[in-house]
Amino acid sequence: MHVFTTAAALQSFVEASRRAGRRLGLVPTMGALHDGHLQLVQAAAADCDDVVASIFVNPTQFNNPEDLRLYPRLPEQDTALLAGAGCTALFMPGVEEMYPQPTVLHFDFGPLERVMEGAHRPGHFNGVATVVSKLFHMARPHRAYFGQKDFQQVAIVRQLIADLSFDLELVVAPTIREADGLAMSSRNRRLSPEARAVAPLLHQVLEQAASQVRQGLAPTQVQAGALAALAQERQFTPEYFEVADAQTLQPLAHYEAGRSVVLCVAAHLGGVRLIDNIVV
Ligand SMILES: Nc1ncnc2c1ncn2[C@@H]1O[C@H](COP(=O)(O)OP(=O)(O)OP(=O)(O)O)[C@@H](O)[C@H]1O
Ligand SMILES: CC(C)(CO)[C@@H](O)C(=O)[O-]
Ligand code: BAL
Repeated sequence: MHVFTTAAALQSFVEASRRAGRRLGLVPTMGALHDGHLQLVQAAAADCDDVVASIFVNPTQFNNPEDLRLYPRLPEQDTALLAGAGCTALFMPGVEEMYPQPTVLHFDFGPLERVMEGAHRPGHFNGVATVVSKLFHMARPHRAYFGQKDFQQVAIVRQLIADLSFDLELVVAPTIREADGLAMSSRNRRLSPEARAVAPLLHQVLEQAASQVRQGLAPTQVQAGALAALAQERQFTPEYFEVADAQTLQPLAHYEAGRSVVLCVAAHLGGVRLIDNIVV
């Protein structure tokens, strides 16, 4: 596996790969890898001739400086995991390389970003769209792999690809969970044993709410029930629980036949902010 720290080195690898007629997959990450990331790499390796994974803790998408400071960083361990999962090139740039000058780009995704993560993390999707656009330009993938765990991010990236005519296919992989249902996340490493013990409640509440949606319980009642269930565990501070249209991500007042519903949750647990979702 090649390891590149500069865009120029990555680009010459990518150009050689393309000239040889090889298909290239890109897996963008922020590192501290787990099985959720590795399934993306494995899926890319199954579909593509070359797999570029990126590890970059992107400062422009963090609205909370403490979250950025404490974000887990495990470059040696990550490098070994990627090599074992079929990655052919790892791009691990520093902040200077990705942002040689302060970025002034401004994206507006309209209603898609005015809800949930976009509403609660000001500037977050601007930073995501900026770095993802740069990675797409640098790696020029035929396919890019993202996880459903970040449901709204997938919707934003889909819109970005369409609006900027990126010539690539978006591949979305399902959320990989721990045995007790907790969605794998790099931030789980920061949970204390006490917090980790109650963390699966997030997924349990989603499952319970999903069954209420299937039974036709009104969205506002599903939302209120889920928030109350989370608040019962004193270690949890719920931030939002939304019953939304899975395409537009707008909160639903009532269900419409033939349209999927997504339930999305964000909650703080012992100083760590967790998100999860389920499509009904
Ligand atoms: N449990 C998971 N299952 C499937 N895909 C995942 C999972 N966790 C992360 N991903 C995907 O991996 C890619 C990189 O995500 P990222 O590096 O932010 O990891 P993360 O575990 O989501 O970290 P955190 O949520 O703590 O920032 C994203 O496309 C994300 O959706
Ligand atoms: C897509 C991404 C790597 C951009 O920094 C990040 O938002 C993530 O890890 O999901
Ligand atoms: N996994 C999404 C990246 C973030 O939380 O900033």
